Amino acid sequence: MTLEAIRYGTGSLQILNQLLLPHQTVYEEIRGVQAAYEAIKAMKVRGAPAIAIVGCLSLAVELRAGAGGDDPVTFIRESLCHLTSARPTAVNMGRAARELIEFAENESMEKNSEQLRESVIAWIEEMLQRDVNDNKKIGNYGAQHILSGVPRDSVSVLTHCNTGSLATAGYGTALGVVRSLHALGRLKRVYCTETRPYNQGSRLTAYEAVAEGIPATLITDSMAALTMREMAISAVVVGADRVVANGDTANKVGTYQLAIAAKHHGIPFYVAAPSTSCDLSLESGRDIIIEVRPPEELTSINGLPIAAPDVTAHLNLTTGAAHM
Ligand SMILES: CSC[C@@H](O)[C@@H](O)C(=O)COP(=O)(O)O
Repeated sequence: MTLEAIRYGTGSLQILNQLLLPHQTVYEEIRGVQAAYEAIKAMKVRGAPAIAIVGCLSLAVELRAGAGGDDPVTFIRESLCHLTSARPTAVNMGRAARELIEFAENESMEKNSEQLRESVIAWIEEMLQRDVNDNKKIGNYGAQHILSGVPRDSVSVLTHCNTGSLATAGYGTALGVVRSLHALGRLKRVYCTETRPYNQGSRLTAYEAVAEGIPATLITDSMAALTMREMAISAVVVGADRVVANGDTANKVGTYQLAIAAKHHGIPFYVAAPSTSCDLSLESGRDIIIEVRPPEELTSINGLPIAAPDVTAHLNLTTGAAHM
């Protein structure tokens, strides 16, 4: 069974509300750009590739209904800029926005508004299929590469956050590598960190693993270094929100300490990401905007307080510049 985070048919878009997983499976209708912006901001849909795909598909839904009238390029530009501001670190949305705006501007030189809408919709619809194909290749290359260091044995790997079907159009990036290892019969076990504070590991990665019969063990974030030392981990594989020109990578908070612990234990550390997560316009990770979320997301779970009232809390949701 493959989990579907995004359901799209001509003129209609639904997302699986990931805040309710794993206890409830609820698909929500996304009728346009503002609904997608709100769903992305609230993290009902998350994961850098899925954010970009849902954002762009919400635009396709509105264009299909004739949005933008006689000036679709202005509508497209404004919508994409708004969507890009919802989650600033993950670059896939910003990158898709830049490419799509340029495409629409070029198309507008030769096509009328209706034709332009059609070609922009077709561009967006291709994103879905491209993402699944890219992920399968990442999974395959990643698995082959890890196995090249261990010719016969099964391997155990450690991963962080959720980078699977739920974070992409399907299959996943880092979790795609895990899936491929499992499909080859060479995965002994994947260790998934719970990934505080949103628990994408315990709620989402564990859910995907259980649904597909992938041998998985959930660990707390604080157990990662010990697990590396004790459990014969062959590789740590994570996803990326943004990879810049010098290789610095921003990803879910906690990734930085995993990279340091992996280095300490001599374990290869891999970032599995599509080219849509690369941002060569920035030279160093120090230039990446790091997403800071409201402290309440740290001091409470589902509205239930779990910290001393009035304590000062700070929540970076992505790791800062880390050369990994
Ligand atoms: C294929 S998902 C890549 C990254 O976006 C992923 O590693 C990640 O950290 C997701 O974080 P999230 O905050 O849940 O959007």
